[in-house]
Amino acid sequence: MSTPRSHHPASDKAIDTQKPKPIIWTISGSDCSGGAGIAADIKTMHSLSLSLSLNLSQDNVEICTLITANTSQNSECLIAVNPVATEILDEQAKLLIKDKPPTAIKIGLLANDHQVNWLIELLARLKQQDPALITVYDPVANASVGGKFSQIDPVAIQTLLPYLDVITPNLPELEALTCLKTETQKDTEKSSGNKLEKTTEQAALQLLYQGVTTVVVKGGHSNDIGTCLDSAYSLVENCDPASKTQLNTLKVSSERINTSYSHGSGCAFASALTLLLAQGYLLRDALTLTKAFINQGLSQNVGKNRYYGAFAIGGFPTDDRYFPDVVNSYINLPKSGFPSLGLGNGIDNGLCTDSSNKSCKEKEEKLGLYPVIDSLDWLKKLLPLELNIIQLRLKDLPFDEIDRQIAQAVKLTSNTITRLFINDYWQLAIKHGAYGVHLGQEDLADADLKAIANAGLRLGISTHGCYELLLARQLKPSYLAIGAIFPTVTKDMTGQIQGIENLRHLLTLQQDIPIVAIGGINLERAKVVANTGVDSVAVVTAITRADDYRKAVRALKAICQ
Ligand SMILES: Cc1ncc(COP(=O)(O)OP(=O)(O)O)c(N)n1
Ligand SMILES: Cc1nc(C(=O)O)sc1CCOP(=O)(O)O
Ligand SMILES: [Mg+2]
Repeated sequence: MSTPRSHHPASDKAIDTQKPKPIIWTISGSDCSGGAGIAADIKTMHSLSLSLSLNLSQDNVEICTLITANTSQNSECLIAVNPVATEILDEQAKLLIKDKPPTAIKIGLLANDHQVNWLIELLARLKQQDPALITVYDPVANASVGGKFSQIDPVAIQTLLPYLDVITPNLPELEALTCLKTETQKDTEKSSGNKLEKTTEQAALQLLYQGVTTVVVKGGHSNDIGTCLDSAYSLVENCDPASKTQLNTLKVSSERINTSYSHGSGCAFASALTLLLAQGYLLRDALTLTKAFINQGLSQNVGKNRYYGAFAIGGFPTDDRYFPDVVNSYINLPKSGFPSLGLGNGIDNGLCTDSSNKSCKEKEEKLGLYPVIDSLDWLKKLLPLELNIIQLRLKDLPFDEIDRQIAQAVKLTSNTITRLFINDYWQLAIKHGAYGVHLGQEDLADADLKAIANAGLRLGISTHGCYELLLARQLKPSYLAIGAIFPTVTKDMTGQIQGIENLRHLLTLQQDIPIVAIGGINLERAKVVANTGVDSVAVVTAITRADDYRKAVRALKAICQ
Protein backbone atom coordinates (compact mmCIF):
# COMPACT_ATOMS: atom_id res chain seq x y z
CA MET A 1 0.00 0.00 0.00
CA SER A 2 3.00 2.29 0.27
CA THR A 3 2.54 3.92 -3.14
CA PRO A 4 -0.86 5.30 -4.06
CA ARG A 5 -2.54 3.61 -6.96
CA SER A 6 -2.76 5.65 -10.07
CA HIS A 7 -6.37 4.75 -10.74
CA HIS A 8 -9.33 6.24 -8.98
CA PRO A 9 -12.68 4.74 -8.09
CA ALA A 10 -14.67 7.42 -9.69
CA SER A 11 -12.77 7.96 -12.90
CA ASP A 12 -14.61 8.98 -16.02
CA LYS A 13 -15.71 5.92 -17.91
CA ALA A 14 -14.44 7.42 -21.14
CA ILE A 15 -10.87 7.28 -19.90
CA ASP A 16 -11.03 4.43 -17.45
CA THR A 17 -13.00 1.46 -18.61
CA GLN A 18 -13.10 -2.10 -17.31
CA LYS A 19 -11.00 -1.74 -14.16
CA PRO A 20 -10.76 -5.06 -12.40
CA LYS A 21 -12.96 -5.33 -9.32
CA PRO A 22 -10.93 -5.34 -6.13
CA ILE A 23 -11.09 -8.64 -4.27
CA ILE A 24 -11.19 -8.19 -0.50
CA TRP A 25 -10.72 -10.99 1.97
CA THR A 26 -12.11 -10.47 5.41
CA ILE A 27 -10.48 -12.63 8.07
CA SER A 28 -12.76 -12.08 11.07
CA GLY A 29 -15.13 -13.75 13.52
CA SER A 30 -18.82 -14.41 13.05
CA ASP A 31 -21.23 -12.60 15.38
CA CYS A 32 -24.45 -14.64 15.58
CA SER A 33 -26.38 -11.45 16.41
CA GLY A 34 -25.34 -10.07 13.02
CA GLY A 35 -24.26 -6.60 14.16
CA ALA A 36 -20.49 -6.98 14.14
CA GLY A 37 -17.76 -9.23 12.76
CA ILE A 38 -17.94 -10.70 9.32
CA ALA A 39 -21.60 -9.70 8.83
CA ALA A 40 -20.75 -6.03 9.42
CA ASP A 41 -17.72 -6.33 7.13
CA ILE A 42 -19.74 -7.73 4.22
CA LYS A 43 -22.61 -5.25 4.64
CA THR A 44 -20.25 -2.28 4.92
CA MET A 45 -18.16 -3.09 1.90
CA HIS A 46 -21.05 -3.97 -0.42
CA SER A 47 -23.12 -1.02 0.70
CA LEU A 48 -20.28 1.47 0.23
CA SER A 49 -19.19 0.00 -3.04
CA LEU A 50 -22.71 -0.01 -4.48
CA SER A 51 -23.38 3.60 -3.61
CA LEU A 52 -19.90 4.81 -4.57
CA SER A 53 -21.04 4.79 -8.14
CA LEU A 54 -23.63 7.56 -8.41
CA ASN A 55 -25.73 5.57 -10.84
CA LEU A 56 -26.03 2.83 -8.18
CA SER A 57 -25.56 0.13 -10.75
CA GLN A 58 -22.12 -1.20 -9.99
CA ASP A 59 -21.18 -3.28 -7.00
CA ASN A 60 -17.48 -2.88 -7.49
CA VAL A 61 -16.07 -5.36 -4.98
CA GLU A 62 -15.71 -9.11 -4.49
CA ILE A 63 -15.63 -10.25 -0.87
CA CYS A 64 -14.22 -13.54 0.38
CA THR A 65 -14.61 -14.64 4.00
CA LEU A 66 -12.27 -16.58 6.25
CA ILE A 67 -14.06 -17.01 9.57
CA THR A 68 -11.69 -17.20 12.53
CA ALA A 69 -14.27 -17.93 15.23
CA ASN A 70 -17.93 -18.71 15.63
CA THR A 71 -18.95 -16.49 18.54
CA SER A 72 -22.04 -16.76 20.73
CA GLN A 73 -23.12 -13.26 21.71
CA ASN A 74 -26.11 -10.95 21.82
CA SER A 75 -26.69 -7.35 22.79
CA GLU A 76 -26.04 -8.11 26.46
CA CYS A 77 -23.23 -10.61 26.68
CA LEU A 78 -20.55 -12.68 25.02
CA ILE A 79 -20.81 -16.38 25.98
CA ALA A 80 -18.27 -18.16 23.79
CA VAL A 81 -15.71 -17.55 21.05
CA ASN A 82 -15.20 -21.05 19.45
CA PRO A 83 -12.06 -20.59 17.34
CA VAL A 84 -11.81 -22.22 13.92
CA ALA A 85 -8.76 -24.48 13.45
CA THR A 86 -5.91 -22.98 11.43
CA GLU A 87 -5.94 -26.10 9.19
CA ILE A 88 -9.39 -25.06 7.96
CA LEU A 89 -8.35 -21.42 7.48
CA ASP A 90 -5.27 -22.58 5.59
CA GLU A 91 -7.31 -24.85 3.33
CA GLN A 92 -9.62 -21.92 2.50
CA ALA A 93 -6.74 -19.50 1.89
CA LYS A 94 -5.02 -21.94 -0.48
CA LEU A 95 -8.20 -22.35 -2.49
CA LEU A 96 -8.76 -18.61 -2.70
CA ILE A 97 -5.20 -17.70 -3.65
CA LYS A 98 -5.61 -19.66 -6.90
CA ASP A 99 -9.06 -18.39 -7.65
CA LYS A 100 -9.48 -14.98 -6.05
CA PRO A 101 -6.13 -13.48 -5.02
CA PRO A 102 -6.72 -10.52 -2.69
CA THR A 103 -6.31 -6.84 -3.53
CA ALA A 104 -6.79 -6.12 0.17
CA ILE A 105 -7.27 -8.06 3.39
CA LYS A 106 -9.31 -6.78 6.33
CA ILE A 107 -8.42 -8.59 9.54
CA GLY A 108 -10.64 -8.56 12.60
CA LEU A 109 -10.91 -11.05 15.45
CA LEU A 110 -7.90 -13.35 15.85
CA ALA A 111 -8.86 -15.86 18.51
CA ASN A 112 -5.50 -17.31 19.57
CA ASP A 113 -1.74 -17.32 18.99
CA HIS A 114 -2.02 -20.21 16.46
CA GLN A 115 -4.16 -18.01 14.27
CA VAL A 116 -1.74 -15.09 14.59
CA ASN A 117 1.19 -17.29 13.59
CA TRP A 118 -0.77 -18.78 10.68
CA LEU A 119 -1.68 -15.28 9.51
CA ILE A 120 1.92 -14.06 9.69
CA GLU A 121 3.02 -16.89 7.38
CA LEU A 122 0.12 -16.24 5.01
CA LEU A 123 0.74 -12.49 4.80
CA ALA A 124 4.49 -12.98 4.33
CA ARG A 125 3.75 -15.20 1.32
CA LEU A 126 1.04 -12.95 -0.14
CA LYS A 127 3.05 -9.74 0.29
CA GLN A 128 5.98 -11.35 -1.48
CA GLN A 129 3.75 -12.29 -4.41
CA ASP A 130 2.01 -8.90 -4.50
CA PRO A 131 3.79 -6.01 -2.75
CA ALA A 132 0.77 -3.76 -3.49
CA LEU A 133 -1.49 -5.95 -1.32
CA ILE A 134 -3.28 -3.79 1.28
CA THR A 135 -3.61 -5.21 4.80
CA VAL A 136 -5.74 -3.58 7.50
CA TYR A 137 -6.00 -4.99 11.04
CA ASP A 138 -8.68 -4.00 13.53
CA PRO A 139 -7.30 -5.38 16.81
CA VAL A 140 -10.54 -6.63 18.33
CA ALA A 141 -9.82 -7.49 21.95
CA ASN A 142 -12.85 -6.82 24.09
CA ALA A 143 -16.55 -7.15 23.30
CA SER A 144 -18.54 -3.92 23.62
CA VAL A 145 -21.02 -5.90 25.73
CA GLY A 146 -18.23 -7.04 28.07
CA GLY A 147 -15.99 -10.08 27.89
CA LYS A 148 -12.76 -10.88 26.06
CA PHE A 149 -12.53 -12.15 22.52
CA SER A 150 -9.00 -13.46 22.77
CA GLN A 151 -5.98 -13.87 24.99
CA ILE A 152 -3.36 -13.24 22.36
CA ASP A 153 0.19 -12.69 23.55
CA PRO A 154 1.11 -9.04 22.66
CA VAL A 155 4.48 -10.36 21.43
CA ALA A 156 2.67 -12.36 18.73
CA ILE A 157 0.96 -9.16 17.56
CA GLN A 158 4.31 -7.39 17.44
CA THR A 159 5.50 -10.05 14.98
CA LEU A 160 2.42 -9.41 12.85
CA LEU A 161 3.00 -5.63 12.63
CA PRO A 162 5.58 -5.63 9.79
CA TYR A 163 3.01 -7.30 7.51
CA LEU A 164 0.34 -4.69 8.15
CA ASP A 165 -0.28 -1.49 6.21
CA VAL A 166 -2.82 -0.14 8.67
CA ILE A 167 -3.80 -0.98 12.24
CA THR A 168 -6.97 0.65 13.63
CA PRO A 169 -6.97 0.48 17.46
CA ASN A 170 -9.27 2.50 19.66
CA LEU A 171 -7.62 4.07 22.71
CA PRO A 172 -8.00 1.05 25.07
CA GLU A 173 -6.69 -1.24 22.32
CA LEU A 174 -3.75 1.09 21.74
CA GLU A 175 -2.96 0.94 25.45
CA ALA A 176 -3.15 -2.85 25.44
CA LEU A 177 -0.89 -3.13 22.40
CA THR A 178 1.77 -0.76 23.68
CA CYS A 179 1.44 -0.89 27.47
CA LEU A 180 1.45 2.92 27.31
CA LYS A 181 -1.25 4.75 29.17
CA THR A 182 -3.16 7.14 26.90
CA GLU A 183 -6.40 8.37 28.36
CA THR A 184 -9.69 6.59 28.28
CA GLN A 185 -13.03 7.17 29.81
CA LYS A 186 -11.99 4.93 32.71
CA ASP A 187 -9.56 7.57 33.92
CA THR A 188 -10.88 9.50 36.84
CA GLU A 189 -8.63 12.50 36.48
CA LYS A 190 -9.28 14.44 33.31
CA SER A 191 -6.13 15.70 31.67
CA SER A 192 -5.70 18.13 28.82
CA GLY A 193 -6.35 17.25 25.17
CA ASN A 194 -2.74 18.13 24.45
CA LYS A 195 -1.44 15.53 26.85
CA LEU A 196 -3.75 12.91 25.35
CA GLU A 197 -2.47 13.71 21.88
CA LYS A 198 1.17 13.47 23.00
CA THR A 199 0.76 10.09 24.68
CA THR A 200 -1.32 8.77 21.78
CA GLU A 201 1.41 9.89 19.41
CA GLN A 202 4.05 8.14 21.52
CA ALA A 203 2.07 4.90 21.53
CA ALA A 204 1.48 5.14 17.76
CA LEU A 205 5.21 5.73 17.23
CA GLN A 206 5.98 2.55 19.14
CA LEU A 207 3.82 0.52 16.73
CA LEU A 208 5.30 2.32 13.73
CA TYR A 209 8.82 1.48 14.86
CA GLN A 210 7.69 -2.15 15.17
CA GLY A 211 6.89 -2.17 11.48
CA VAL A 212 3.27 -1.23 10.71
CA THR A 213 3.00 1.47 8.02
CA THR A 214 0.09 3.47 9.44
CA VAL A 215 -1.62 3.60 12.83
CA VAL A 216 -5.17 4.94 12.78
CA VAL A 217 -6.27 5.72 16.33
CA LYS A 218 -10.03 5.97 16.87
CA GLY A 219 -10.88 8.49 19.56
CA GLY A 220 -14.31 7.18 20.53
CA HIS A 221 -13.20 6.21 24.04
CA SER A 222 -11.46 9.43 24.99
CA ASN A 223 -12.48 11.58 27.95
CA ASP A 224 -13.51 14.40 25.67
CA ILE A 225 -17.30 14.46 25.81
CA GLY A 226 -17.60 17.18 23.16
CA THR A 227 -15.56 15.90 20.24
CA CYS A 228 -14.23 12.68 18.79
CA LEU A 229 -10.80 12.94 17.18
CA ASP A 230 -9.41 10.19 14.93
CA SER A 231 -5.76 10.36 13.93
CA ALA A 232 -3.59 8.57 11.38
CA TYR A 233 0.16 8.37 11.99
CA SER A 234 2.81 7.24 9.51
CA LEU A 235 6.54 7.65 9.13
CA VAL A 236 7.71 9.33 5.94
CA GLU A 237 11.18 9.62 4.48
CA ASN A 238 12.64 13.00 5.33
CA CYS A 239 14.48 15.11 2.78
CA ASP A 240 16.83 16.12 5.59
CA PRO A 241 19.39 13.28 5.77
CA ALA A 242 20.17 14.11 9.42
CA SER A 243 16.76 12.86 10.51
CA LYS A 244 15.82 9.94 8.29
CA THR A 245 12.11 9.87 8.94
CA GLN A 246 9.45 12.23 10.18
CA LEU A 247 6.02 11.59 11.62
CA ASN A 248 3.16 12.44 9.32
CA THR A 249 -0.13 13.00 11.15
CA LEU A 250 -3.64 13.38 9.77
CA LYS A 251 -6.39 14.40 12.18
CA VAL A 252 -10.12 14.49 11.62
CA SER A 253 -12.49 15.63 14.32
CA SER A 254 -16.27 15.63 14.74
CA GLU A 255 -18.79 16.45 17.38
CA ARG A 256 -19.29 13.36 19.53
CA ILE A 257 -22.47 11.47 18.64
CA ASN A 258 -24.07 9.93 21.67
CA THR A 259 -25.82 6.67 20.92
CA SER A 260 -25.78 3.28 22.56
CA TYR A 261 -26.21 1.62 19.16
CA SER A 262 -22.59 1.40 18.15
CA HIS A 263 -22.20 -2.38 18.19
CA GLY A 264 -20.12 -3.28 15.14
CA SER A 265 -18.91 0.27 14.42
CA GLY A 266 -15.25 -0.75 14.87
CA CYS A 267 -15.64 -3.53 12.28
CA ALA A 268 -17.49 -1.13 9.96
CA PHE A 269 -14.71 1.46 10.38
CA ALA A 270 -11.92 -0.95 9.38
CA SER A 271 -14.02 -2.43 6.55
CA ALA A 272 -14.86 1.00 5.11
CA LEU A 273 -11.22 2.03 5.28
CA THR A 274 -10.11 -1.19 3.57
CA LEU A 275 -12.72 -0.87 0.81
CA LEU A 276 -11.82 2.76 0.10
CA LEU A 277 -8.08 2.03 0.04
CA ALA A 278 -8.72 -0.92 -2.28
CA GLN A 279 -10.79 1.36 -4.52
CA GLY A 280 -7.73 3.61 -4.90
CA TYR A 281 -8.41 6.42 -2.43
CA LEU A 282 -5.38 7.96 -0.77
CA LEU A 283 -5.17 7.37 2.99
CA ARG A 284 -6.15 10.96 3.86
CA ASP A 285 -9.35 10.71 1.81
CA ALA A 286 -10.13 7.14 2.90
CA LEU A 287 -9.82 8.26 6.55
CA THR A 288 -12.06 11.31 6.02
CA LEU A 289 -14.72 9.34 4.15
CA THR A 290 -14.61 6.54 6.73
CA LYS A 291 -15.17 9.06 9.52
CA ALA A 292 -18.11 10.54 7.61
CA PHE A 293 -19.50 7.03 7.04
CA ILE A 294 -19.25 6.28 10.78
CA ASN A 295 -20.84 9.63 11.75
CA GLN A 296 -23.66 8.92 9.31
CA GLY A 297 -24.25 5.47 10.83
CA LEU A 298 -24.10 6.64 14.45
CA SER A 299 -26.47 9.53 13.71
CA GLN A 300 -29.18 7.18 12.43
CA ASN A 301 -29.80 5.82 15.91
CA VAL A 302 -29.64 8.99 18.01
CA GLY A 303 -32.73 9.30 20.18
CA LYS A 304 -34.02 5.88 19.19
CA ASN A 305 -35.25 3.66 21.95
CA ARG A 306 -35.17 0.20 20.52
CA TYR A 307 -34.27 -2.96 22.37
CA TYR A 308 -31.44 -3.79 20.02
CA GLY A 309 -29.78 -1.78 17.36
CA ALA A 310 -26.36 -2.36 15.92
CA PHE A 311 -24.39 0.32 14.11
CA ALA A 312 -26.46 1.47 11.11
CA ILE A 313 -24.64 0.73 7.88
CA GLY A 314 -25.53 3.24 5.20
CA GLY A 315 -24.14 4.10 1.81
CA PHE A 316 -21.33 6.33 0.59
CA PRO A 317 -21.50 9.55 2.67
CA THR A 318 -22.40 12.63 0.66
CA ASP A 319 -24.18 14.73 3.26
CA ASP A 320 -21.94 17.57 4.42
CA ARG A 321 -23.14 17.35 8.03
CA TYR A 322 -21.46 13.96 8.51
CA PHE A 323 -18.06 15.13 7.30
CA PRO A 324 -15.42 15.87 9.95
CA ASP A 325 -13.26 18.94 10.36
CA VAL A 326 -9.70 18.49 9.22
CA VAL A 327 -7.51 19.58 12.12
CA ASN A 328 -4.50 21.65 11.22
CA SER A 329 -2.43 23.76 13.51
CA TYR A 330 0.07 25.06 11.00
CA ILE A 331 -2.14 27.33 8.94
CA ASN A 332 -2.63 30.85 10.12
CA LEU A 333 -6.37 31.36 9.67
CA PRO A 334 -7.55 34.85 8.73
CA LYS A 335 -10.87 35.29 10.55
CA SER A 336 -13.13 36.64 7.86
CA GLY A 337 -11.74 34.77 4.88
CA PHE A 338 -11.05 36.26 1.45
CA PRO A 339 -13.00 38.61 -0.82
CA SER A 340 -15.40 37.04 -3.29
CA LEU A 341 -14.99 37.11 -7.04
CA GLY A 342 -18.06 39.28 -7.49
CA LEU A 343 -20.02 36.63 -9.33
CA GLY A 344 -23.70 35.77 -9.41
CA ASN A 345 -26.62 37.57 -7.78
CA GLY A 346 -26.09 40.53 -10.07
CA ILE A 347 -23.09 41.69 -8.09
CA ASP A 348 -20.77 43.96 -10.03
CA ASN A 349 -17.26 42.53 -10.21
CA GLY A 350 -15.86 45.91 -9.20
CA LEU A 351 -12.93 45.56 -11.56
CA CYS A 352 -13.55 48.20 -14.11
CA THR A 353 -13.11 51.89 -13.52
CA ASP A 354 -14.16 52.80 -17.05
CA SER A 355 -17.93 53.36 -16.80
CA SER A 356 -18.34 53.68 -20.58
CA ASN A 357 -17.08 50.15 -21.13
CA LYS A 358 -20.24 48.07 -21.65
CA SER A 359 -18.80 44.65 -20.91
CA CYS A 360 -17.39 45.94 -17.62
CA LYS A 361 -20.84 46.77 -16.37
CA GLU A 362 -22.32 43.39 -17.17
CA LYS A 363 -23.36 41.35 -14.20
CA GLU A 364 -21.69 37.98 -14.38
CA GLU A 365 -23.20 34.69 -13.34
CA LYS A 366 -20.33 32.31 -13.84
CA LEU A 367 -16.55 32.48 -13.79
CA GLY A 368 -16.43 30.30 -16.91
CA LEU A 369 -13.26 29.44 -18.77
CA TYR A 370 -10.04 29.88 -16.78
CA PRO A 371 -6.85 29.73 -18.85
CA VAL A 372 -3.66 29.00 -16.89
CA ILE A 373 -0.70 30.37 -18.86
CA ASP A 374 3.05 30.63 -18.47
CA SER A 375 4.06 33.82 -20.26
CA LEU A 376 3.24 37.45 -20.98
CA ASP A 377 2.97 36.51 -24.63
CA TRP A 378 0.01 34.28 -23.86
CA LEU A 379 -1.52 36.98 -21.68
CA LYS A 380 -1.32 39.47 -24.54
CA LYS A 381 -2.91 36.98 -26.93
CA LEU A 382 -5.77 36.12 -24.56
CA LEU A 383 -6.70 39.53 -23.16
CA PRO A 384 -8.65 40.63 -26.25
CA LEU A 385 -10.81 37.50 -25.86
CA GLU A 386 -12.49 38.97 -22.76
CA LEU A 387 -12.07 36.20 -20.24
CA ASN A 388 -13.28 36.64 -16.70
CA ILE A 389 -10.18 35.12 -15.19
CA ILE A 390 -6.63 34.19 -16.18
CA GLN A 391 -3.79 32.74 -14.10
CA LEU A 392 -0.13 33.52 -14.65
CA ARG A 393 1.74 30.35 -13.63
CA LEU A 394 5.44 31.09 -13.96
CA LYS A 395 7.87 28.29 -13.24
CA ASP A 396 11.64 27.89 -13.56
CA LEU A 397 12.51 31.53 -14.17
CA PRO A 398 14.95 33.74 -12.24
CA PHE A 399 13.23 35.67 -9.47
CA ASP A 400 13.93 39.07 -11.05
CA GLU A 401 12.30 37.95 -14.27
CA ILE A 402 9.26 36.67 -12.39
CA ASP A 403 9.04 40.01 -10.55
CA ARG A 404 9.18 41.88 -13.86
CA GLN A 405 6.59 39.68 -15.58
CA ILE A 406 4.13 39.89 -12.70
CA ALA A 407 4.42 43.69 -12.61
CA GLN A 408 3.83 43.82 -16.35
CA ALA A 409 0.91 41.36 -16.21
CA VAL A 410 -0.85 43.46 -13.56
CA LYS A 411 -0.44 46.53 -15.76
CA LEU A 412 -1.78 44.72 -18.81
CA THR A 413 -4.90 43.52 -17.01
CA SER A 414 -5.78 46.77 -15.26
CA ASN A 415 -8.91 48.32 -16.76
CA THR A 416 -9.96 45.02 -18.31
CA ILE A 417 -12.63 42.64 -17.12
CA THR A 418 -10.03 39.93 -16.59
CA ARG A 419 -9.21 38.91 -13.03
CA LEU A 420 -5.49 38.14 -12.87
CA PHE A 421 -4.43 35.44 -10.45
CA ILE A 422 -0.74 34.89 -9.72
CA ASN A 423 0.33 31.32 -9.01
CA ASP A 424 2.68 30.67 -6.06
CA TYR A 425 4.33 34.13 -5.77
CA TRP A 426 2.02 35.68 -3.20
CA GLN A 427 4.48 38.36 -2.01
CA LEU A 428 4.92 39.61 -5.60
CA ALA A 429 1.16 39.48 -6.13
CA ILE A 430 0.74 41.75 -3.09
CA LYS A 431 3.63 43.97 -4.12
CA HIS A 432 2.22 44.61 -7.59
CA GLY A 433 -1.45 44.67 -6.61
CA ALA A 434 -2.69 41.62 -8.55
CA TYR A 435 -6.35 40.67 -8.28
CA GLY A 436 -5.63 37.35 -6.62
CA VAL A 437 -3.20 34.59 -5.68
CA HIS A 438 -3.48 30.87 -6.39
CA LEU A 439 -1.83 28.55 -3.89
CA GLY A 440 -1.38 24.79 -3.74
CA GLN A 441 -1.60 22.80 -0.52
CA GLU A 442 2.18 22.71 -0.15
CA ASP A 443 2.31 26.50 -0.60
CA LEU A 444 -0.26 27.11 2.16
CA ALA A 445 2.02 26.33 5.08
CA ASP A 446 4.63 28.87 3.95
CA ALA A 447 2.28 31.64 2.90
CA ASP A 448 1.20 34.48 5.16
CA LEU A 449 -2.53 34.20 4.58
CA LYS A 450 -3.28 37.12 6.87
CA ALA A 451 -1.03 39.37 4.77
CA ILE A 452 -2.81 38.23 1.59
CA ALA A 453 -6.23 38.89 3.16
CA ASN A 454 -5.14 42.25 4.63
CA ALA A 455 -3.91 43.36 1.21
CA GLY A 456 -7.42 42.64 -0.13
CA LEU A 457 -6.27 39.99 -2.58
CA ARG A 458 -8.51 37.08 -3.54
CA LEU A 459 -7.25 33.58 -2.83
CA GLY A 460 -7.74 30.40 -4.86
CA ILE A 461 -6.59 27.07 -3.41
CA SER A 462 -5.85 23.75 -5.12
CA THR A 463 -7.41 20.63 -3.64
CA HIS A 464 -7.15 16.98 -4.56
CA GLY A 465 -9.80 14.96 -2.76
CA CYS A 466 -12.11 15.50 0.21
CA TYR A 467 -9.45 15.84 2.93
CA GLU A 468 -7.78 18.78 1.19
CA LEU A 469 -11.12 20.27 0.23
CA LEU A 470 -12.35 20.26 3.84
CA LEU A 471 -9.06 21.72 4.99
CA ALA A 472 -9.03 24.45 2.34
CA ARG A 473 -12.67 25.48 2.74
CA GLN A 474 -12.01 26.35 6.41
CA LEU A 475 -9.90 29.24 5.06
CA LYS A 476 -12.94 30.67 3.25
CA PRO A 477 -11.05 31.23 -0.02
CA SER A 478 -12.41 33.10 -3.03
CA TYR A 479 -12.52 29.83 -4.99
CA LEU A 480 -11.51 26.20 -4.58
CA ALA A 481 -9.89 24.27 -7.40
CA ILE A 482 -10.49 20.51 -7.63
CA GLY A 483 -8.06 18.42 -9.62
CA ALA A 484 -6.83 16.63 -11.42
CA ILE A 485 -10.13 15.63 -12.98
CA PHE A 486 -8.36 13.60 -15.70
CA PRO A 487 -4.75 12.56 -16.26
CA THR A 488 -2.76 15.50 -17.57
CA VAL A 489 0.49 15.93 -19.48
CA THR A 490 1.16 19.30 -17.84
CA LYS A 491 1.96 18.01 -14.38
CA ASP A 492 2.52 14.69 -12.61
CA MET A 493 -0.73 14.05 -10.76
CA THR A 494 -0.28 10.31 -10.22
CA GLY A 495 -2.62 8.98 -7.55
CA GLN A 496 -4.66 12.18 -7.49
CA ILE A 497 -6.94 11.75 -10.49
CA GLN A 498 -10.47 12.50 -9.29
CA GLY A 499 -12.73 11.51 -12.18
CA ILE A 500 -16.18 12.88 -12.82
CA GLU A 501 -18.10 10.95 -10.18
CA ASN A 502 -15.73 11.97 -7.43
CA LEU A 503 -15.96 15.57 -8.65
CA ARG A 504 -19.73 15.29 -8.20
CA HIS A 505 -19.25 13.94 -4.67
CA LEU A 506 -16.83 16.76 -3.84
CA LEU A 507 -19.24 19.40 -5.14
CA THR A 508 -21.62 18.47 -2.31
CA LEU A 509 -19.00 19.89 0.10
CA GLN A 510 -18.44 23.26 -1.62
CA GLN A 511 -20.49 25.40 0.81
CA ASP A 512 -21.14 28.19 -1.68
CA ILE A 513 -17.49 28.66 -2.55
CA PRO A 514 -17.04 28.79 -6.36
CA ILE A 515 -15.45 25.60 -7.70
CA VAL A 516 -12.88 25.46 -10.47
CA ALA A 517 -12.19 22.08 -12.11
CA ILE A 518 -8.71 21.49 -13.53
CA GLY A 519 -6.59 18.76 -15.06
CA GLY A 520 -6.73 17.03 -18.41
CA ILE A 521 -9.79 18.97 -19.56
CA ASN A 522 -10.05 19.32 -23.33
CA LEU A 523 -12.88 20.45 -25.56
CA GLU A 524 -14.48 17.01 -25.57
CA ARG A 525 -14.32 16.59 -21.79
CA ALA A 526 -15.25 20.19 -20.96
CA LYS A 527 -18.94 19.48 -21.58
CA VAL A 528 -19.19 16.67 -19.04
CA VAL A 529 -17.20 18.71 -16.51
CA ALA A 530 -19.35 21.82 -17.01
CA ASN A 531 -22.47 19.67 -16.61
CA THR A 532 -21.46 18.79 -13.05
CA GLY A 533 -22.25 22.40 -12.12
CA VAL A 534 -18.72 23.67 -11.52
CA ASP A 535 -18.34 27.44 -11.75
CA SER A 536 -15.23 27.34 -13.86
CA VAL A 537 -13.04 25.08 -15.98
CA ALA A 538 -9.29 25.72 -15.88
CA VAL A 539 -7.11 24.56 -18.75
CA VAL A 540 -3.52 24.78 -19.90
CA THR A 541 -2.90 22.64 -22.99
CA ALA A 542 -6.46 22.79 -24.34
CA ILE A 543 -5.53 26.36 -25.25
CA THR A 544 -1.75 26.48 -25.45
CA ARG A 545 -1.51 23.40 -27.67
CA ALA A 546 -4.60 24.05 -29.75
CA ASP A 547 -4.12 24.43 -33.52
CA ASP A 548 -6.11 27.64 -33.32
CA TYR A 549 -6.18 29.08 -29.80
CA ARG A 550 -8.86 31.68 -30.62
CA LYS A 551 -11.18 28.97 -31.89
CA ALA A 552 -10.41 26.81 -28.85
CA VAL A 553 -11.15 29.69 -26.46
CA ARG A 554 -14.42 30.50 -28.21
CA ALA A 555 -15.57 26.89 -28.09
CA LEU A 556 -14.50 26.35 -24.47
CA LYS A 557 -16.04 29.67 -23.41
CA ALA A 558 -19.35 28.68 -24.93
CA ILE A 559 -19.35 25.40 -23.01
CA CYS A 560 -18.25 26.89 -19.69
CA GLN A 561 -20.34 30.06 -19.44
C1 LIG B 1 -6.91 26.76 -11.06
C2 LIG B 1 -5.72 26.01 -10.60
N1 LIG B 1 -5.89 24.87 -9.95
C3 LIG B 1 -4.82 24.17 -9.52
C4 LIG B 1 -3.55 24.62 -9.73
C5 LIG B 1 -2.36 23.91 -9.20
O1 LIG B 1 -1.72 24.69 -8.22
P1 LIG B 1 -0.56 24.05 -7.33
O2 LIG B 1 -1.11 22.87 -6.64
O3 LIG B 1 0.00 25.14 -6.53
O4 LIG B 1 0.48 23.55 -8.39
P2 LIG B 1 1.34 24.45 -9.37
O5 LIG B 1 0.42 25.11 -10.34
O6 LIG B 1 2.08 25.48 -8.57
O7 LIG B 1 2.23 23.47 -10.04
C6 LIG B 1 -3.42 25.82 -10.42
N2 LIG B 1 -2.21 26.35 -10.67
N3 LIG B 1 -4.51 26.49 -10.83
C1 LIG C 1 -1.41 22.99 -13.06
C2 LIG C 1 -2.31 21.86 -12.73
N1 LIG C 1 -2.78 21.68 -11.48
C3 LIG C 1 -3.55 20.61 -11.39
C4 LIG C 1 -4.17 20.14 -10.15
O1 LIG C 1 -4.90 19.15 -10.18
O2 LIG C 1 -3.93 20.78 -9.14
S1 LIG C 1 -3.74 19.80 -12.84
C5 LIG C 1 -2.77 20.92 -13.62
C6 LIG C 1 -2.44 20.87 -15.06
C7 LIG C 1 -3.55 21.32 -15.95
O3 LIG C 1 -3.09 21.30 -17.24
P1 LIG C 1 -3.94 20.73 -18.45
O4 LIG C 1 -5.14 21.57 -18.62
O5 LIG C 1 -2.98 20.83 -19.63
O6 LIG C 1 -4.25 19.28 -18.14
MG1 LIG D 1 1.75 26.20 -6.53
